Amino acid sequence: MLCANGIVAGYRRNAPVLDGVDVHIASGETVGLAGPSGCGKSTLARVLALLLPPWRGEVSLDGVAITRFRHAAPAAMRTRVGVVFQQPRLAVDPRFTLRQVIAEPVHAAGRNGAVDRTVTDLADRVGLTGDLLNRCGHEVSDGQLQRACLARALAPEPDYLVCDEMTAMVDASTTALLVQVVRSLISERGVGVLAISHDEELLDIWADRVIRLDASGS
Ligand SMILES: Nc1ncnc2c1ncn2[C@@H]1O[C@H](COP(=O)(O)OP(=O)(O)OP(=O)(O)O)[C@@H](O)[C@H]1O
Repeated sequence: MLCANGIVAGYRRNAPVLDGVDVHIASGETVGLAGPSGCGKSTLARVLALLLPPWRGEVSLDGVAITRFRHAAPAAMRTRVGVVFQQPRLAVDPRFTLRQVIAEPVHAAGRNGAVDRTVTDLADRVGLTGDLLNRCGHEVSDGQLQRACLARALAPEPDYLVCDEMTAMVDASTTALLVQVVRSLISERGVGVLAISHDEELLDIWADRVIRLDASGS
């Protein structure tokens, strides 16, 4: 279970964006997160992905508090929560080939012997075929780059995945493919998912249940 309990977080002193937020995601469950623009959905994604330490409250994984480690949480814990952001162009170096983008966490995990096969398997899973893997980020479409970002997030085999407006910049067919890839992980490995979107129709289809933040971040 990935749990956020009583999260208070923000960017400016005395102006919390999140003010006492609780979210619980079980293995194999997809929780949708909706709410008006600016209510703090992406902020909660950053807290859950250990990118932003909360001012108060705790994130725990299977009962083990992981926020107390701050940025120094052991890699084995950090890599259990994968994240895909809204804007793939802000998430990758445009000079990297898609192969390099996907391979980076495989190298980081020290699995150098299996890089080629792992990258090919992940690329197949998200529908990126040979030629595309050798193109740089600036030579592919937003949808193709987002597929690479999802493949990269899956490379460490996370137990939980935070999809922060993952489909906001892509067309309907890529949306369907990305959601299908995430769903297949749930049935194969029981991954738990937080699906953040302003598209409530999509969340109704995608998520098992939907929670809503209000404008005051609670
Ligand atoms: N890095 C930052 N520094 C300062 N303020 C920030 C930062 N990121 C977000 N904010 C502010 O925090 C508030 C919540 O932003 P956040 O991106 O979490 O909302 P959101 O619900 O994801 O919005 P949207 O649906 O528009 O993406 C906003 O007022 C935003 O301006």
